[in-house]
Amino acid sequence: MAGGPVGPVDATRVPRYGGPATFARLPRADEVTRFDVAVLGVPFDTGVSYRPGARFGPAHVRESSRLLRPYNPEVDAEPFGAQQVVDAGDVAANPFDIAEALEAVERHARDVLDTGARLLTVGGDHTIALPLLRAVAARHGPVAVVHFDAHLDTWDTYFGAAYTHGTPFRRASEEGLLDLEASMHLGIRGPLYDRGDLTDDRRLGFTVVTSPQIELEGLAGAVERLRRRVGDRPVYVSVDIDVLDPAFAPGTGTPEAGGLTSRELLVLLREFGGLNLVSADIVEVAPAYDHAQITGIAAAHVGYELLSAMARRPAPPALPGVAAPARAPAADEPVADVGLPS
Ligand SMILES: N=C(N)NCCCC(=O)O
Ligand SMILES: [Zn+2]
Ligand SMILES: [Zn+2]
Repeated sequence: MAGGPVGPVDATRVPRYGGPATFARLPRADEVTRFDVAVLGVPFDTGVSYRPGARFGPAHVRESSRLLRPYNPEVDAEPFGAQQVVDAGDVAANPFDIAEALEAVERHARDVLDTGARLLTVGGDHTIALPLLRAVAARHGPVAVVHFDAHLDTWDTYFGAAYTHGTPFRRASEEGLLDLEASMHLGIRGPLYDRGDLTDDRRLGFTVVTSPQIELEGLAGAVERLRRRVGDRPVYVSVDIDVLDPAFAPGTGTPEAGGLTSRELLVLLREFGGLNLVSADIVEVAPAYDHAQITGIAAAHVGYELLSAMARRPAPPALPGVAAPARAPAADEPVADVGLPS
């Protein structure tokens, strides 16, 4: 782009509490000619098993991201200067039809990935990880999934329903979207339904680093396990904000005591600058239970670290034979409130 990437509105000239709340006050997708990373909202929570409200997550995380600054000293990165990041608006996901909503998410994700850009998706409940992984695997093949969560999310069904926020990674494994040698959960804790949940989870391709393990072995131990498990394979990161302790993320639908601090999570995410990160999501922010934007701000910083990681290393190319031409959304397709550039 001539003159380099268009960054956030300059907070030294325009007060940061004014103007539209795009993520980090970045330009919208239709305000630039090309982009490297799209922040895409998915206001959808029809897949939840307990407290609803994650449909308001994208707007809350955007509003909570106004204070982010251009330079990340922890990793010496300029997440908005080294690459063009845009806010691509929200997917119009049908709240009454989960299958249709998941199709819409996959379609929008493919539209972004087909341009060669990476995705940082902001949910929405965890159900949306499935269509996102379908889109990512269509481009990169089966990927290592590094999943930060209190919950395994590899359960089978809820009330007979297969597509819920507790089941996306079982479906993804069944559909062949995961690298079974390289996927893992971090931050898992709390009561399960049955011992078999853990054996199922292993069979589906995951290893587990629990929250108490991170406390006992320290972050260095978790980092070591992460590096060993993932290596240089294409990796997709899914962050359920409930991986944080409710003290650090009260605004979520299925909170569990004994979680990570936001400091611990941010340290772990800084590792991905050295890994082969293909795309990422942040899910389960439910603002109705938030206070003082605690959860929203944590999620905004999670996004900032993931964008910083992307800035440090370019996106891997599509698998040979996979690169599809960019497709314009059909004229009658309900699209994000700000469109992708044509
Ligand atoms: N993905 C999240 N946040 N929670 C899943 C919990 C499913 C359950 O109610 O057992
Ligand atoms: Zn969870
Ligand atoms: Zn989850």
